[in-house]
Amino acid sequence: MKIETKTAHFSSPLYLESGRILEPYEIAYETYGELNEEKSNVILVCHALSGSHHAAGTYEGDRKPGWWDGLIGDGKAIDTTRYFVICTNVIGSCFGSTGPMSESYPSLEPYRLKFPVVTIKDMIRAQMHLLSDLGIYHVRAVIGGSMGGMQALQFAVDYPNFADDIISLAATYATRPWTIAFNKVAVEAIRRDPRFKHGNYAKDDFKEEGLDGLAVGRIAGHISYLSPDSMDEKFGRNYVSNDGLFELFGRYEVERYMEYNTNNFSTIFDPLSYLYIVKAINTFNLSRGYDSLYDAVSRIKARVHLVSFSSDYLFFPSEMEHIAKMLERNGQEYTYLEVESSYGHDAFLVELDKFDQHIKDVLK
Ligand SMILES: CC(=O)SCCNC(=O)CCNC(=O)[C@H](O)C(C)(C)COP(=O)(O)OP(=O)(O)OC[C@H]1O[C@@H](n2cnc3c(N)ncnc32)[C@H](O)[C@@H]1OP(=O)(O)O
Ligand SMILES: N[C@@H](CCO)C(=O)O
Repeated sequence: MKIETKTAHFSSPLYLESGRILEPYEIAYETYGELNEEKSNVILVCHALSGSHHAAGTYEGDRKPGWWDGLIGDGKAIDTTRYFVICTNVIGSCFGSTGPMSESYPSLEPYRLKFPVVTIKDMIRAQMHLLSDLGIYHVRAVIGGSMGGMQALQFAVDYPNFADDIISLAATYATRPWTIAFNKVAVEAIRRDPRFKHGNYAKDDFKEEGLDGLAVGRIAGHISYLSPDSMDEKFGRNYVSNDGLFELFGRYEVERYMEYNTNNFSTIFDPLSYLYIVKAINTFNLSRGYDSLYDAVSRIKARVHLVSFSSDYLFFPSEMEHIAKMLERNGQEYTYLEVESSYGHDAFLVELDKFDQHIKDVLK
């Protein structure tokens, strides 16, 4: 599969929920498969907090493929022999779309903390502009997990005629204080790190040695993506063989794992983008702008498919069930699947074999 990142430039204003305007702005995206003549075979894939538009295929020289490569490709659940798949990098992120370290106009200086707060609604409005630009006004499906699942639900409510099917995995109808509290660890750790310099760091300050605050904050995040059982299975109480048990900083395997993953992460992800995207997740509330959640949900015309994971401690299955109950009460078309898994929240990225057939069935 040939992969190419494209960037769309917009000189028209993006009106944000906050009342502020983003202008101009760019959206980085990738596509897989072929668009048919009627433009009726489009599937929009939405990424989560730290994801990007690179959802499938492997770049030359890369060790790993895109984050949902197991699901997207020829003959896979999101079959690129049938569908034209689009995945965009959300605004606010750091992988090519306009974000806090992008040049602001007319100064050409990075926005930094002057970047406006963006919301899930803003992220999807930007994607609608891209799709209109491509001459696509209706899609077969929108699918995403975690923050991607929030976007899918927001598409369903804000643009009722846009998609035939909405598939939302490991998400919620409104971010609960439990999740906001996990995010708070990252926010405070980043803000209080002297190398963050109130957002006035240089672009490549963290390429070699990531920001400690982001690495530490990400530990809290990473814990919330796993589960007690998956940690038992992955690490047990194993101790790193060369570390002494009675050395103060000797490590259990789980500690080494957290260090490795979060230190790596802090060299890849921009701290300001992390703050802005976490803010978008925290402010997610499907009912904002409507009379109630019930009012918001009753606008939906698409078939809605909700997938939760039994061990998700970030967005609990009961939260997806709550949406399902509203759809049921309203006589709307929906399916609800709770996948049995011990992995935790990130099962939507890892245990694809547990739900890929379901996605295939939905898209049939
Ligand atoms: C959602 C989106 O849109 S995309 C964002 C996806 N990325 C993330 O979420 C970033 C956080 N990463 C993760 O949560 C996980 O790595 C996942 C979900 C991507 C993959 O999970 P798994 O397939 O279960 O991989 P696992 O967590 O076991 O391994 C991750 C890394 O830790 C390493 N590792 C595993 N065990 C240990 C250990 N005991 N000590 C140190 N390192 C370890 C692995 O070798 C692997 O290294 P690599 O990334 O260099 O290959
Ligand atoms: N682990 C995923 C999901 C978080 O919600 C990410 O970092 O994007």
